[in-house]
Amino acid sequence: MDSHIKSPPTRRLSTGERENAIDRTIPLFPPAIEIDEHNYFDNNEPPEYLEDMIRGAQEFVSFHKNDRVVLVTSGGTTVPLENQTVRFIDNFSAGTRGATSAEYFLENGYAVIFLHRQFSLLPYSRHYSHSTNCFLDFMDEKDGKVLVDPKYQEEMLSVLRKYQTAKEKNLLLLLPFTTINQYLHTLRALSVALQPLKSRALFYLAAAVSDFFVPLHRIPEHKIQSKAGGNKLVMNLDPVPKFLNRLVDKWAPGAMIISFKLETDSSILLSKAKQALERYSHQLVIGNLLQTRKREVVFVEPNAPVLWIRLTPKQEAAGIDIESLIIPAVLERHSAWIRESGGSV
Ligand SMILES: CC(C)(COP(=O)(O)O)[C@@H](O)C(=O)NCCC(=O)N[C@@H](CSSC[C@H](N)C(=O)O)C(=O)O
Repeated sequence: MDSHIKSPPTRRLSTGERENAIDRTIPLFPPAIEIDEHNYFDNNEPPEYLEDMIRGAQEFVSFHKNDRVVLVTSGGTTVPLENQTVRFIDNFSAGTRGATSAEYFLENGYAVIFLHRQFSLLPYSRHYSHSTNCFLDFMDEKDGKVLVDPKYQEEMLSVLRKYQTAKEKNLLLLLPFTTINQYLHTLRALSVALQPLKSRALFYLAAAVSDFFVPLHRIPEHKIQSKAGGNKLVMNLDPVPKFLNRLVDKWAPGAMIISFKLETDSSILLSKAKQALERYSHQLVIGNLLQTRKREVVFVEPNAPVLWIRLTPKQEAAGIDIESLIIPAVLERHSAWIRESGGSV
C-alpha cells in the first residue's frame, strides 16, 4: 500500500478515546418518583398493540396461576431520532443472556414470559441462528429430500424436543419490543398482570435499556435532512426516568426482582452494582462487564458478600453456558424469597 495512504484505524466498534467519553462524574439521575411516571406515560403514548399483548399475558398468567413465572427481558432498546424512524440509537445486546437464561428457567419448571428485542436471539432457535451456526450448514440433500446431517442429529433432536415441550405445555410466551417506549409501557403493564402470582413472580431484567431518549413532543416527524456541505446533527436527549424503583415499590409488589448492571470499566462495576441495589432496594443485581460477560458475572445482594460466578477455562473450552451456573443460584434465592414471603415453595 502507498505509504501516504493510511489504512483506516483498526478499531473495535466498542472502544473509543477516553477524552471523547461523556462525563461520568455528572450527578446520577434520581430514581423515578410518581410524578415522573405520570409525566412519562402520559406524554409518550403506549404502543397500539399493547392491550392485545397484555390480554395474552393475562391468559398466560392465569394458566400458570399455581406455577413460578419469570419475566425475562432481553436485547437492546432503541431510541428513534425521527417519528418515521430512519435513524435510531441502539443499546448493545445480542440477546444471548436472556435467551440462554430462559432455556434454563424452562428446564427448571418455570413458565417464561420472554420480553425481547424483535429479531434478537430467542430460546432454542438461538442454537441455529441465521449467522452463527447457520441451520443450513446442518442440512444435506438426498433423493431430492432435505435431511439433517447425521453428525448433528443428536444435538438438534435435544433442542427440538425441548422447544416442542415448551410449546405443547404453553410454558413460553414470546413478546417483542423495539423502542424504549414500547419496552417501558410493556414492562409496566406486564408487572401489573403478574401481580396475582405475588412472590412466585420473578423479574430477570437482562435487557440493555436506554438511559436517554427523545421525548415525543420533541421528535421530528420525518427523516432528518443532511444539507450539502454538511451540517452538524445536535441531539438534545432527556434522561429515561429510572423506573426500577417504581417496579419494586408499585408495579410488582411482592415479586422478586433481579436487574443486571452492565459496565465496561472493571474498576466501577462493583460500586455501580451496589449503588443500584441501594437505590432500588430490590433483591439482586447481577453485574457483568461487556468484555467478559460470557464467562463471569458477580452477584451483589443485600446482607451478603459479593459472589463471583465464573466459568473455569475447561468449562469455557467445552462451551458450557455461564447461565447454567447463574440460573441455579437464582433459583435458590427465589425459593428463599418465596419461603420468606410465606408462599409455598
Ligand atoms: C446486555 C447483557 C450484557 C447481555 O448481553 P447479550 O448476551 O449480548 O444480550 C446483559 O447481561 C446485561 O448486562 N443487561 C443489562 C444491561 C443494562 O442496560 N442494565 C442497566 C440497568 S437495568 S435497566 C433499568 C433502567 N436503566 C433503570 O435504571 O431504571 C444498566 O446497566 O444501567
